[in-house]
Amino acid sequence: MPAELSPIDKAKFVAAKRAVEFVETGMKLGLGTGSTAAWMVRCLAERIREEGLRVTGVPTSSRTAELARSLGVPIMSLDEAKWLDLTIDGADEIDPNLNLIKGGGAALLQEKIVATASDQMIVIADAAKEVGCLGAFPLPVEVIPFGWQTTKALLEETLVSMDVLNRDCTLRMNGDRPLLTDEANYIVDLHLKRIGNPRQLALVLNQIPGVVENGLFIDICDIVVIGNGDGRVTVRDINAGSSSDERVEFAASDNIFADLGD
Ligand SMILES: O=C[C@H](O)[C@H](O)[C@H](O)COP(=O)(O)O
Repeated sequence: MPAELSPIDKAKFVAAKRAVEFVETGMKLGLGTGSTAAWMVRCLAERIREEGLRVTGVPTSSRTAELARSLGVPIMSLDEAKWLDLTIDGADEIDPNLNLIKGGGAALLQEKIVATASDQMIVIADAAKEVGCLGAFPLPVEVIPFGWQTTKALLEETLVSMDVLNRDCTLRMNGDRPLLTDEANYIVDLHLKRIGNPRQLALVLNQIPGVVENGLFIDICDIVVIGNGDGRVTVRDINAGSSSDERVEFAASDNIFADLGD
């Protein structure tokens, strides 16, 4: 492990390394998106190289597809795979019921489709992502570009009708243009601060014409692996009702850092 890795990257690395231990040969895997999921792809590539693990991945974004290809992780489309054994992905917030906010990297739509098409979803994260209540992280909502201002106004009206106190909604930008998702849609971020009833909000948001999907993942995540910069990880399984504290070695071959450059 290079000395220059920050504590946060070490935390993401150990969470990813532990989660990849759940992978068995022959599995079809959903490959998440984001900086934590990128560590998972690197750890997976290392097991493929070192142990001859045989797996096929379904990437949840063009970025993850590119990384997987560059590291020699075999990939296929979801339509080819049809159903997956396991998805491993990051998250922006995780509550005590393992409900999530996702989409900080604008990949929530493919991520939700892939995770929902999996027998199991494991979320990997550093400890800062654990919260008592979702909502401090702005909730991403993917909307189609046609009539997006009307959709945004409807979103705001809906939040008023739900008595949500903070309902500031902003279009996510990429420089001076709206950010485009892999599906060529826009993202509206809802700055809610606190989401009292995430289940209800997730259902209501998806009823609004123009909304494609929202970043609330309710009852989708089965296991969370939380990493810390000193190598400690906590594995929490919501179905088994279990939680275990473990330690993961930082050791990895130098190959694992190949795509990071110098
Ligand atoms: O759209 C992006 C995804 O939902 C990411 O998994 C999420 O934003 C977490 O990303 P990171 O691991 O970079 O914090």
